[in-house]
Amino acid sequence: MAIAATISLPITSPTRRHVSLLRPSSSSTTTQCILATPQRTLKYPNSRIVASSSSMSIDAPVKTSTFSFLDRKESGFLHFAKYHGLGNDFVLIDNRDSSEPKITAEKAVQLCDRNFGVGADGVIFVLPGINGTDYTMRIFNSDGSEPEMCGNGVRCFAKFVSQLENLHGRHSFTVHTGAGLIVPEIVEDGNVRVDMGEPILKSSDVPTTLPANKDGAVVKAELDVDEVTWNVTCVSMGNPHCITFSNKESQNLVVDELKLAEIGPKFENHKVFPARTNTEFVQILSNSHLKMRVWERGAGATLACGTGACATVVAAVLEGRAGRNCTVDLPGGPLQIEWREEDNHIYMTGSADLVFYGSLPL
Ligand SMILES: N[C@@H](CCC[C@H](N)C(=O)O)C(=O)O
Repeated sequence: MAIAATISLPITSPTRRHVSLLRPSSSSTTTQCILATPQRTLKYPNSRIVASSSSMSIDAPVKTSTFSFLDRKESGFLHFAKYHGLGNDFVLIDNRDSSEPKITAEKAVQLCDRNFGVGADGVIFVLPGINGTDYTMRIFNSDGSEPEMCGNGVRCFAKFVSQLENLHGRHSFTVHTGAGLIVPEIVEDGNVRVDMGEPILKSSDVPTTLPANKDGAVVKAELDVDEVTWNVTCVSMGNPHCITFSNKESQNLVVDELKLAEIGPKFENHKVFPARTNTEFVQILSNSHLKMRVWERGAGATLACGTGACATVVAAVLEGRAGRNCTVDLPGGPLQIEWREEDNHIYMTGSADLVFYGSLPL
């Protein structure tokens, strides 16, 4: 069976850049890719390069527009776009014609594989809206589990929908998610500002079995992981987060020094988190500036986590470590987070960028 993938990169000039590769796979099937990138300088920017194990040739310029790519409907193929929000990357699938995701969780795991697939932290589906919303968002983590929400993902979702629907200028829409109603808005500079709703603090709803305070929240509770006692605050943004700023050895973590790959899984799978957890390790830089590294449930160390940044600011406020308006620096870049007192909602603002379009046989 032939394996074919077509990937094309949008750029701002009217002529699109493409590199096309034809090479036999290990089972002597064919893989075809069309690749281009707005960041990379290609040697032959307007040419089509065809390469195989035995030959490489350069064709005439290819003029596929982004819209014609998104309009592709050939059956038997999965057309997708890859986006990232601060390096937290996703395969986006136009699923507006059906309420059932076009691919299974198992297929999503294959797509997310960085060596044998497209490579991503998750796969996101744009489904028809329910409960009066414009759209529904569902997501599979790279391990195939399905989380309730994804903050960077919903910014990518908003940019993808804008392209699919050919929307321009400032606009917003309503999105049904496992965490309830989420409202992303594309603002003037192209960033996406998202009304992420209210944080959930009640311990049984996070969920965690850690001891709660008189308000039912877990704030600065002690948790033993890897023979160290950590102080943790637990917040759900629809999905569970465990946030730590300190442990018995350090009152303000130096996050670059942490061995994330060693301790991350121990938090994720700790028995006090019945639904597993995302974990944010946070360093306070000032009252309005935080630095965070994340170990994500179902995805491991990622370059950014939007729900995690929101949960972090809530935790910082609850612990009296920062104000309600913060810049959160993640390995992939900054997010602006506001936990607004008036409506108790959290507002997240950040970028979301297209990487390339692609097609795969189903
Ligand atoms: N990276 C995401 C969160 C994705 C879901 C998470 N791994 C979970 O299982 O809860 C974000 O930006 O919020």
